[in-house]
Amino acid sequence: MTTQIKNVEKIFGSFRALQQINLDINEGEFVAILGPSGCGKTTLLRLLAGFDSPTSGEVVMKNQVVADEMSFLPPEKRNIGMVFQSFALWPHMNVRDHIRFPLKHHQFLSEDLKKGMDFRVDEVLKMVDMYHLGERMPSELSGGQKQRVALARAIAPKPALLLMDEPLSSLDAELRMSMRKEIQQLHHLTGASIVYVTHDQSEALAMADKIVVMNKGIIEQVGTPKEIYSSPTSPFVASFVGKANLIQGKWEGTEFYPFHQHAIKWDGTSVTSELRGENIFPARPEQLKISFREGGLKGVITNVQYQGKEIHYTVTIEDEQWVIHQDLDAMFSIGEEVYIHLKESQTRAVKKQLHFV
Ligand SMILES: Nc1ncnc2c1ncn2[C@@H]1O[C@H](COP(=O)(O)OP(=O)(O)OP(=O)(O)O)[C@@H](O)[C@H]1O
Repeated sequence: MTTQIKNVEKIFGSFRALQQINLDINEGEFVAILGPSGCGKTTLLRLLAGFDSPTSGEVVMKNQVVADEMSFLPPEKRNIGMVFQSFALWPHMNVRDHIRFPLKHHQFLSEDLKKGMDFRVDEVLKMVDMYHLGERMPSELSGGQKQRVALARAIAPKPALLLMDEPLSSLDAELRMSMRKEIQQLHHLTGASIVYVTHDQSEALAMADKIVVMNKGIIEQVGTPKEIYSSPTSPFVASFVGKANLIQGKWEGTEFYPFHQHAIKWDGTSVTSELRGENIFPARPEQLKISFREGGLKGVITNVQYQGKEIHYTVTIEDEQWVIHQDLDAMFSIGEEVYIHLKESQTRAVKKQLHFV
């Protein structure tokens, strides 16, 4: 089922929570809505679910307008499943009954599923590895098991569109990583379209086919994880997704002079024209190198964080603070004067201008 969001706006009182949102969710696609707190992710998901209606614009599912300024189809009349951060399990129902419930009440249930409800309950319980715990009550389950039940309940009636609102954020870090894989597997097994709201860029990069980056109620960029990470088209996407240092300077074609320093020239062939237009070079922490070798931008180490396999440095350069990740082969201390270079693969050294290189 293709779902389309066309020119959608949502206004609460005088606050514009969503502006001119246009988005297609294709059949079987895993779409992550990524953005910081308050950017409008949940509001957008609620419009898709039918918990709220747009102020203007329309939501179309399978060629049917399900919401616009005039009409509105409630959640139970949309062929969707939902998974929430809070699990939202019913305390009086055991695991098996949680899965059976939507099978009894979902309006779009196929004839096959209507005839084989018990078979389907067993099938999804096995999919989420909860078959052996079918008789347990929610109070007898761990956080990860509760979220598996919530996932099983959502996929049981085979909805065409699965909406997930930060489904892993109340789990601990290790469990989050393993549940990511389980959600990916469920996506492959069910073939459902998924809209997955998260503020965690690594979750979006790891799982999604398409990432929609939102900021202050607008869509900043839509693209594959690789496009979003490697070719951000706005300073916000570069800093939010790639944690890039937004370095000011002057562009001449595809060459960049950081802080307008003519002795230092960086190759910026991979930088998008949008960022060049803003006189910015987005340098991710791993693209920069700290050394005592002159010829780079001069700075001072102002913070050091040991991370095991690498070290995260904060370097102050002309009143700006850059974050740079280095491996362990060279160590620097707070207060040391250093030089920052773009890594060799990223740059063409300007040998004739820099006699010391
Ligand atoms: N019912 C409402 N009335 C007024 N303002 C609202 C309402 N619902 C949401 N907002 C505002 O709309 C903005 C977007 O909220 P939303 O919950 O969509 O953000 P979010 O990106 O999901 O954030 P988070 O990651 O913190 O959940 C926020 O500024 C919020 O305060």
